Parts: sequence; C-alpha cells; structure tokens
Amino acid sequence: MKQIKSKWPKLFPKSDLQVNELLQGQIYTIPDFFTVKECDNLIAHIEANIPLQKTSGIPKKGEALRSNDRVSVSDPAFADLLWCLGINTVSTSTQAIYKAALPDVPVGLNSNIRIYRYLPGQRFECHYDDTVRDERTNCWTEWTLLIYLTGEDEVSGGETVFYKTEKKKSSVVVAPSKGTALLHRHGASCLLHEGKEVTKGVKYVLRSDVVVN
Ligand SMILES: O=C(O)CCC(=O)C(=O)O
Ligand SMILES: [Fe+2]
Repeated sequence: MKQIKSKWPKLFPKSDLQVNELLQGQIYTIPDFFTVKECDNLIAHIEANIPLQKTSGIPKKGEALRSNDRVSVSDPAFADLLWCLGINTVSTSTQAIYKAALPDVPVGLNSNIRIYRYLPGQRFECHYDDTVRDERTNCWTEWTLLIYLTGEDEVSGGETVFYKTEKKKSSVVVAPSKGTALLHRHGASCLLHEGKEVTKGVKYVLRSDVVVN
C-alpha cells in the first residue's frame, strides 16, 4: 500500500443525509454524500496527483478478475474525514448497520483508501469482500463503503450488482450515481457481488470499509 502525501480538495459535512435501505441489514445507499463539485474536484485531484495502476487482468488464485485501474493508499486523516462527513451518523442512526456486529459497533473507517477507475470494457467480476484488520487501529472491518464519483449521464454500465443467492436468481442493482455512497455488509455475511462492465464513459469509485470495535 502506498503512502501518498496528498492534500485532498475541501469536502463538507452534510447534515441532512438520507439513507435508503435496499436490502435489510445488507445494502444501504446515501445519495448526495458528495456534491457534484466535490466529485469533480476529487477526480481532478486524483488525475493530477495519484497515479493509478493497471490491474494485470489475470487474477491471483482464488481472486476475482478485475480489470479496473486502481490504487490503494494509507491515509488515516482522509479516512477520519470521510467518517466525520456523515458515515458516522448514518452508521449509528441506522439500527441495522449499528447492530450488525454487536457487541461490536461501528467506530470509524479503514485507513486503507482505494481508488478505482473503470474505462469502457473494464469490470470487477463476481466476488465476496473479506473482513480485514485496519492497520492503524487493529479493528476488523464489517461493511464495504463505495462512493461513486461519476454516474448518471457520465457512465453507462458499471452497475454494482448484488446476488441474494449463489445461483444469482435474484439481485439488487445499484447504478453508479454521482456522489452517492453505498454501504454493504461484508466478511462472513457478504453477498456475492460484481461491478458490471462499463460500456461508456468512466466510472470512478472511492472505497474504504467501516471498522467495528
Ligand atoms: O466497483 C464496483 O461497483 C464494485 C467494487 C467492489 O466490489 C469492491 O471494491 O470490492
Ligand atoms: Fe466487492
């Protein structure tokens, strides 16, 4: 993981965040977590300062194929900022999120921040997200946090699709929406999911995880 000294663009807390429950105890979206301007500033910052790496296209044993460009940076201050922008209040005021890992409760975000860029033709095939230990706090992660920096008329395809069973008969489809944050349960309770191929435009995503203690 890279240690990058970077000054992120200004981001402001939102007081009136709405939380949509797409699947109880599993999938939640928070529209307008970032404004359009914040998303555009973040993309400009990433493009100017944070080189993304191409994934090889050949998955390691047991790993899903992903062909997106990505980088993983250790940035505790940015993780704390994202937490304080509203993931903290959403995690504590949404009972199913707060109680998911009792007696442990959400306490912050993983300092490992990942940035993904999907160009047309790129995707992240079906997989499960593992729980990991945050290197700073030693706490385990319980939820994946994805924040879409592009969406709507900028990207076609690129939906994050969750399957309720391994047979993939029933699914929940989340289309990238600019500035929307998505929380989904991971580790032992993770649903099979994938990032569908982008067919037009560029999909940018910020990723961290909610840690519990
Ligand atoms: O980009 C997406 O829609 C999915 C990303 C994902 O599944 C992951 O980061 O584990
Ligand atoms: Fe995933």
